[in-house]
Amino acid sequence: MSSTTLRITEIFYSLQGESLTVGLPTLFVRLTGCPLRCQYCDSEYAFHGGERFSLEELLSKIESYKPQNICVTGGEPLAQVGCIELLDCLVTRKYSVSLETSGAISVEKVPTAVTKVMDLKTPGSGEVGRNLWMNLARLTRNDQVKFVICNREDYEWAKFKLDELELVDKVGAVLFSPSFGQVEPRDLAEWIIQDNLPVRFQMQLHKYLWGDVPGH
Ligand SMILES: C[S@@+](CC[C@H](N)C(=O)[O-])C[C@H]1O[C@@H](n2cnc3c(N)ncnc32)[C@H](O)[C@@H]1O
Ligand SMILES: Nc1nc2[nH]cc(C(=O)O)c2c(=O)[nH]1
Ligand code: SF4
Ligand SMILES: [Mg+2]
Repeated sequence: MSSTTLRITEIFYSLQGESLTVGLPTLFVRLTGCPLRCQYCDSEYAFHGGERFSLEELLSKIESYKPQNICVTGGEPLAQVGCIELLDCLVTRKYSVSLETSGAISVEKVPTAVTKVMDLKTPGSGEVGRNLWMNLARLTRNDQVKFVICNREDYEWAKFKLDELELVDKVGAVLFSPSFGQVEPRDLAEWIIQDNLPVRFQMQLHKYLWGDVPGH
C-alpha cells in the first residue's frame, strides 16, 4: 500500500486533441494545481480545488475505463510529487502513457516509456522565464516539443529556438500550435510553409469538435 495521494480536477474519456497521437481515444487524467500563469491557459479551472484520491483509488478508477491510451495533464502534473509514482504505475500496467508538461519542472524522474509532450513557453505566454532549459537534455525521440504561438514574434522566437536547440534531431516531433483565438491558424500555417520549417502544424482538435469546454 502506498501513502501517496493526488489531487485530481477531472478524469474524462475523449479523443486526443493534441500531439502525435491526435485522434486516438484517450483517457485524460487532469492533476490539480500549476505554478505558472500562461495568459492563454484554457485549464484555469484546474488551478484550485479538485478531489483527493489515494494512488490505489485513482488506479482503480482509471482501470474501470479500460483505456489503451492515457494522457496525464493538468494544471502542471509534475507540480505534485505523487505524479512520478502514478506514471511508474501506469507504465507497469502497460498503458500507453503521455505526459503534458510545461517544462518548468524537472522531468528527470519521469519513466522513459512515458511520452513527454513538453511545451516550451514562448514570450507571448508570459511565462518564458520559467523554461527549465536543462530539461531538454532529458528528451529523446519518444518525446515531443510544442510551441504555442500567440503572435508573429512568438513564431520568430520558436523558429530561432528550433535551430539553436537542434530540436528536429532530438525529439520525435516539433509541434507549432496556434494559441486558440489569438493567432489566425491560417497565418501560422502560411508562415510555416513560407519558411519550409520541418515542424508539424497542429490545432487542438477537441475545440473544433466540442468547443473550449472542460471535460473534452
Ligand atoms: C493545459 S496545459 C497542461 C499541461 C502543462 N501545464 C503545459 O502547459 O504543458 C496542456 C497544453 O494545452 C496548451 N494550451 C493551453 N491553453 C491553450 C490555448 N489557449 N491554445 C492552445 N494551446 C493551449 C498548453 O500550452 C499545453 O501545451
Ligand atoms: N481532447 C483533449 N485532448 C487534449 N490533449 C491535451 C489536453 C490537455 O489539456 O493537456 C487535452 C484536452 O484537454 N482535451
Ligand atoms: S503551464 Fe499549462 S496549466 Fe499552467 S498556466 Fe500554463 S498552460 Fe495552464
Ligand atoms: Mg486541454
